[in-house]
Amino acid sequence: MTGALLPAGADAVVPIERAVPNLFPPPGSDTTVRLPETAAGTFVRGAGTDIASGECALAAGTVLGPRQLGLLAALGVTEVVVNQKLTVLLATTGDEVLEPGENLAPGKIYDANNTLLESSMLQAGLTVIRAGIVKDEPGALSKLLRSHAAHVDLIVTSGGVSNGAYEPVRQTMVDHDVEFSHVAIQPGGPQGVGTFDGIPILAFPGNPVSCLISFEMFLRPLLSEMFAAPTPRLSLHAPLSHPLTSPTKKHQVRRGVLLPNGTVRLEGGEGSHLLGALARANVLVHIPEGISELAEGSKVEVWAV
Ligand SMILES: Nc1nc2c(c(=O)[nH]1)N[C@H]1C(S)=C(S)[C@@H](COP(=O)(O)OP(=O)(O)OC[C@H]3O[C@@H](n4cnc5c(N)ncnc54)[C@H](O)[C@@H]3O)O[C@H]1N2
Ligand code: MOO
Repeated sequence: MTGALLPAGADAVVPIERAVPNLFPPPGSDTTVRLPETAAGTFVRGAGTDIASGECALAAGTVLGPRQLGLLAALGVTEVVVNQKLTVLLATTGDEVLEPGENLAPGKIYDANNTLLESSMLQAGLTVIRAGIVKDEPGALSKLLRSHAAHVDLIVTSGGVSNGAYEPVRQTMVDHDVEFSHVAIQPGGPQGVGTFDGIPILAFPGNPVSCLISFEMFLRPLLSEMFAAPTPRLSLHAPLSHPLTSPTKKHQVRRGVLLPNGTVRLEGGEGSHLLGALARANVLVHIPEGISELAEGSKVEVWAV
């Protein structure tokens, strides 16, 4: 019986298949059973061979995924102290942006950003308040943010941060301590960071791939660093399956597919609207600033996504 205690006097287990005869005799029958030579300890699982008494089972700061929760259950632990989830308020801007499912008219586009960011944030262990789409009207963004402000730890917006005549996020933040600048990264260059009524705010660019890369490059690593969750992306170095060029003065984060032969192939072009290629990718590919071209076979850093 797998899992039973060893009877007193026994120090090993022999599977029935190796006994002669190799079937259990009927209970109460008088049968001689011959067993092969068996080393002490064979098929015996000693108490403490996985985790010894007094050993640390899970270090503080460990993300509790299925494997860690399974261990806690196996140890009979039903309660542990955890960090409280941060609550993020998510909003996107633009008169042209519609909720998916609405009737699409010429010049309109469905909101991909709130879904990209909300699902990324949920995966990263955050609580998300999805405030929706803010129209390009003066005061609309402030009103929406203030209506939720009491319940949030962080605000993340997308769109409305570049250099157009009317950029609602940038203009709303004029009266707040928010700095807008252009980071040497593509996509994800235009960025805003600061506080709105004292609440930390990150203002990501509107192009969908840019806003996801902004989350991956700026917010996700910060959460890992500050709260140990989510776990950092697994970083590998893989040879390119083809040559590439890259803007020398910027970090490039391209989308790629890590192939079964261990090489990485870029998926789609540089454009920050290419959501089909993003959906097909299984890695982000980092081409650092200062590099303008790479030959086939050059090793690049990739992050599994
Ligand atoms: N004169 C300049 N124009 C632009 C610059 C620049 O430096 N100077 N930078 C470009 C880059 S790079 C980016 S990225 C964008 C970022 O600007 P915004 O944050 O103001 O983005 P928007 O104009 O609001 O939107 C850009 C693009 O993305 C579409 N969009 C916006 N929100 C959503 C959404 N929720 N779901 C799907 N698509 C969305 C929007 O319709 C635009 O097509 O600025 C460039 N221009
Ligand atoms: O930097 Mo924008 O974020 O490329 O598309």
